[in-house]
Amino acid sequence: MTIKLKCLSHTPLRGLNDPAADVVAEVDAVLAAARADVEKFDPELIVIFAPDHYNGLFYDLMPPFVIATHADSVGDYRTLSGPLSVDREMAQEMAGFILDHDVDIALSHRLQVDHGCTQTLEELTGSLTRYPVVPIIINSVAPPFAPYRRVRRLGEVVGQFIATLDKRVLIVGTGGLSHEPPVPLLDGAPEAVGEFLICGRNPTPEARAARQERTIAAGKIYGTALSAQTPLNAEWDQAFIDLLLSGRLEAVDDFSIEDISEEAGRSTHEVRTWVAAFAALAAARGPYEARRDYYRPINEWIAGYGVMSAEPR
Ligand SMILES: O=C(O)/C=C/c1cccc(O)c1O
Ligand SMILES: [Fe+2]
Repeated sequence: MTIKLKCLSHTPLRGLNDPAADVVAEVDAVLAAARADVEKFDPELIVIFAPDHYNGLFYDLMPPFVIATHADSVGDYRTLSGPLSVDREMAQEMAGFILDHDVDIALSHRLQVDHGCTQTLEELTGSLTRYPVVPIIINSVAPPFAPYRRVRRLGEVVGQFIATLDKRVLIVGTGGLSHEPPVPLLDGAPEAVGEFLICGRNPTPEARAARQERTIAAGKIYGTALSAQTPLNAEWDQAFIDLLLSGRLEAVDDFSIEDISEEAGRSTHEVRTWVAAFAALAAARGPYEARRDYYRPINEWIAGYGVMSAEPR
C-alpha cells in the first residue's frame, strides 16, 4: 500500500467573489500542481474526510461521523452535481472495521453531499467520478461536536483499515482553516430557520439562490467593521499548520471547541477533517513528511486558505 495526503481549504465563493487577480492566479497554480501530483500518483482509492453544511445532514438525525456507500452531489454554488463514484463494498467494509475498533460511525446508503466534499474532489481530480472514493463526513458545522480526540481516533482507525489494503490510497481532508461564513445556529434560531436546520433537505431553487446570495454578500464585507462574523485568524492557522508539520497530533486532544469558535470562527472546526486525514496517514504508515504548499487569509472567500501535502517518511 502506498499513501499520499492532501488537505485543502474549500470555499464556494471561488469564482463568485474573487480577490485580486494575482491571488486567484496564485491559488490556481497551487491547485494545478496538486492536481498534477494526484494524476501522477494515480490513486486506486480516495478516502475523503469532509464536512456538510446543512445540505445532506440535518438535526432530524445529526451523526457525528457518517460513511457513505452511495453519495450524490447537490451541486450547490458552482459545484458539479450528480453521483460520486463511491466504492460501495469498500465503504461498507470500512464501516464494519471502524465499528469493530470501537469508534461509532453512522452508515448512509444514499447521502447527499455538498461543496464541502465535492469542490475539493473536483479540484484535485477534475471530476466526481475519476477515481473510486469513500466519503466520510465529520460533523463540523452543527454543534454539539464530538471532541477532537474522537476525530483523531476516527482517523487512526481509518488509517489502520487503509494499512490492510494493497492499493495506492489518496487521503483527503477538506475545509477550514479559520473562517466563519453566515451559517445559522440552531440555538436561538427563529422558527423558520430552526425548521430549515432540522429538516431543510432539497430546498427550492429560490431558497438555494437566496442562501448563496447571502454568502456572497457576507464575503463582500468579511473582515471589515461591517461584518458581524468572527474574522480570519492567520496566527491560529499557522499554529495549526505547524502542529500538523510537527507530527504531534495528540496535541489536538486538548483543543477546546468553544475557544476555537471564539478565536478563529465557528466554521474553523472543518479542520477536523485535516486532523482525521493526518491521523489516518500516521496510523497507516508511521512518521510522515509534511509540507505547507500554500497559505493566505482571503477575506473575499471567507477562508484562511491553506493547502498541505504529506506522505510516509
Ligand atoms: O454553507 C454555505 O452555504 C457556505 C459555506 C462556506 C462559505 C465560505 C467558506 C466555506 O468553507 C464554506 O463552507
Ligand atoms: Fe465549508
